[in-house]
Amino acid sequence: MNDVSYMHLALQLAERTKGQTSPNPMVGSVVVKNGEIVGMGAHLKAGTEHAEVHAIKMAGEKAKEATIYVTLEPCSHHGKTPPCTDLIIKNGIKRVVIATLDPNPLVAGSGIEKLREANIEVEVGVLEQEARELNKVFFHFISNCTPFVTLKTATSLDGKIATSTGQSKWITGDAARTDVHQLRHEHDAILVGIGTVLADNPTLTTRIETGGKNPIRIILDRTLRTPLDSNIVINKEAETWVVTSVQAPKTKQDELEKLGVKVVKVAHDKIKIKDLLQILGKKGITSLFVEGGSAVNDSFLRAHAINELITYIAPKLIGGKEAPTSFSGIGFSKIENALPLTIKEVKQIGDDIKIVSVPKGG
Ligand SMILES: Nc1c(/N=C/[C@H](O)[C@H](O)[C@H](O)COP(=O)(O)O)[nH]c(=O)[nH]c1=O
Ligand SMILES: Nc1c(N[C@@H]2O[C@H](COP(=O)(O)O)[C@@H](O)[C@H]2O)[nH]c(=O)[nH]c1=O
Ligand SMILES: [Zn+2]
Repeated sequence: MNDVSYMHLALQLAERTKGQTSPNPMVGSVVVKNGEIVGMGAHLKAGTEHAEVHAIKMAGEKAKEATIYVTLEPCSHHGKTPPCTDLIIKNGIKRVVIATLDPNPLVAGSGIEKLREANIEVEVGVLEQEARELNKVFFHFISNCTPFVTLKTATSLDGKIATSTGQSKWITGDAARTDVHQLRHEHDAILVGIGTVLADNPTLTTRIETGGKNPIRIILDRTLRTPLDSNIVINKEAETWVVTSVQAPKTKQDELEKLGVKVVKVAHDKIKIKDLLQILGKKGITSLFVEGGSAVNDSFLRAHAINELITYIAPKLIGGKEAPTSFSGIGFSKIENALPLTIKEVKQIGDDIKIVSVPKGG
């Protein structure tokens, strides 16, 4: 085993905690002494021990003169837990191998400085790309204070999200839909427009056999048309926030709030996506899963607010001029304004295809 293989193990540990650590990053750590793994760990939940703490605790006496691998620069600040750098120094660790620096202004490079001042050998950049990709949400949130936006569409081969009569259950198969629920588990919040609430009456909870976290449900509803008896109001398995505008009738707002719905009012008659993301960032939402419908998708598209696009395509043909596609609304009138994307992954899931793409130039 070498540095890369130990860091790969640390990344795998971090990867398995997806959906658990928000607003903290996922971090994995491995302690190695004379070619033997003597400790390993991952950060499991914000406010609890960091990955290094678990790994060093497991190593015990063997941590002395050992090498520690961490997927993120060890913290050097007193957040909810004491600094990992102090623990590394106290336990006589001889060498620290780090995948990537921590962009958190509280840490950013000071962890490494502290270790080097204590005459500990520090190496940075082993599997750096993989580590940054794993924590793209944390890195985005720390530098923008707005949620990382993943927009998901599910269409037939001819790009339809429903038939011309509004039927949509189901276009994609069980395997793809299970994959979507895993994505819901991984996100702090899920957002749909009032059109989807009126058309599908969705519950927007995470249904996975092995259990999973329910994201906060966010409904864009400019004039407050959310039915009081809709699933997202009645179902209490997750919080529901309805984002509305100055157009919203006060009486309807009172009725929804009485039913436990949080009403978030923007101070305009329209909901600008950029403002919405600032508001959600301030409320601690670090990742947002936009599940449509087509009008909401178009507003995110035109606001250039999509950080990652996940498209599921079913081998079905629906046809019909009236059948809605995944992006409606205004769109771009000139082809040169079309949003260029880089395709990062194409894979088959059950009978369907899943395409992950990101806007060119980030
Ligand atoms: N119609 C399809 C989808 N439709 C997604 C809709 O936007 C809405 O989120 C669903 O109705 C979700 O409802 P609930 O939360 O499960 O109660 N999404 C998919 O991935 N495949 C499809 O075939
Ligand atoms: N999860 C994690 C780190 N997370 C870093 O520490 C910050 C959270 O600190 P706290 O509030 O004390 O948990 C977080 O924003 C990020 O900068 N650092 C590490 O050394 N190892 C870990 O496993
Ligand atoms: Zn730490």
